[in-house]
Amino acid sequence: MSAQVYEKVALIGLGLIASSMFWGMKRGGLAGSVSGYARSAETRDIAREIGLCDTVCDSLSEVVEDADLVVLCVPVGVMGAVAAEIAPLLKPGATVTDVGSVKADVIAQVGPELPDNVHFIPAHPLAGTEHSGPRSGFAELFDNRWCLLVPVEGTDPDATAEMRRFWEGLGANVDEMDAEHHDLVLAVTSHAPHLIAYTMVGVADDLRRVTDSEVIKYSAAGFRDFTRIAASDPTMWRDVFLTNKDATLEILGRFTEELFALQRAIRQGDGDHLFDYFTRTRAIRRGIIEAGQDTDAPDFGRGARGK
Ligand SMILES: NC(=O)C1=CN([C@@H]2O[C@H](COP(=O)(O)OP(=O)(O)OC[C@H]3O[C@@H](n4cnc5c(N)ncnc54)[C@H](O)[C@@H]3O)[C@@H](O)[C@H]2O)C=CC1
Ligand SMILES: O=C(O)C(=O)Cc1ccc(O)cc1
Repeated sequence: MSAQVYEKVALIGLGLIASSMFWGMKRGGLAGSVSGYARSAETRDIAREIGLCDTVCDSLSEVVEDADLVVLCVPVGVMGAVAAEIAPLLKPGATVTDVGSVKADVIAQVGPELPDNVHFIPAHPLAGTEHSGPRSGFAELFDNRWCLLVPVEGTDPDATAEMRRFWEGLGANVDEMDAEHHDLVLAVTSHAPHLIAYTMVGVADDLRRVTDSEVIKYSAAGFRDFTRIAASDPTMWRDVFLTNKDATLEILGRFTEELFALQRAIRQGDGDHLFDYFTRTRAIRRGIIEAGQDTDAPDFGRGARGK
């Protein structure tokens, strides 16, 4: 039985996610052919040089021509503008999806631009790295990671089922969620943590008493993790915060309250408060490990799910 899910796939924006999807599609034989478009000539040249996409196109009209699946892999702030450009060029019956880190705002941007005769199935693979650009992708990125589908009301179930098979073919575990809930969950698990990492690295940089070399030389694991996250693409993350504003502010408000409570406990020497808090948070980490949901932990994830 063929693993092919779509005859022709078009990738728009050839960065980390698009390039990982391409290599993953090749690995799994999920597409008959894959065409790709990038805005800058430099990115298109790199794509041609490294064999990223079967055809690298110089225009949006060329890339979406006859495509059965069109994947928007651009920063969330420009999804609507790209959708508006491709709308008149789409093949009737095609599926359009995106991989944006924010869903409600992207749906509000893209949905109204698309014609009624295409399926729009927003998606978000919960997998990435701090690297970006066409050279950063790899076929295994989505293996055993979640991909959340956020189908809007009235979406054709067959088109959603196809999309699910596609992401499963890329190695992901697929779930469905509504957009508002997705944005709140991601504000807690990804967006606020990124902002905290950016802030912590900024604080270290501002501390003139700690020279750059000391920060690098004596970096403990916690701070190293922050610096990795804080090296993520500025355009992408600017757009995430501007488009998931309400949920992120809600979580940051709660974070600030908790931080103040911990700050007070330290000032007052309230060891019980600190101990109880850290005991509670340790239990959460252990719960994640026991549920087999930490795919980075040694001997977990893959084995636990039998993959
Ligand atoms: N990096 C990550 O860890 C993850 C990113 N995402 C989402 O995936 C999407 C793509 O992210 P990455 O691949 O990491 O970014 P990237 O920075 O590696 O690639 C984005 C590409 O889009 C291009 N682009 C920007 N504006 C454009 C426009 N107006 N028209 C055409 N192309 C344009 C850029 O030149 C770049 O080639 C974003 O929406 C992001 O929120 C989702 C999951 C993980
Ligand atoms: O590199 C990391 O730690 C990440 O958190 C990757 C990531 C970034 C953005 C997403 O929307 C999903 C995953």
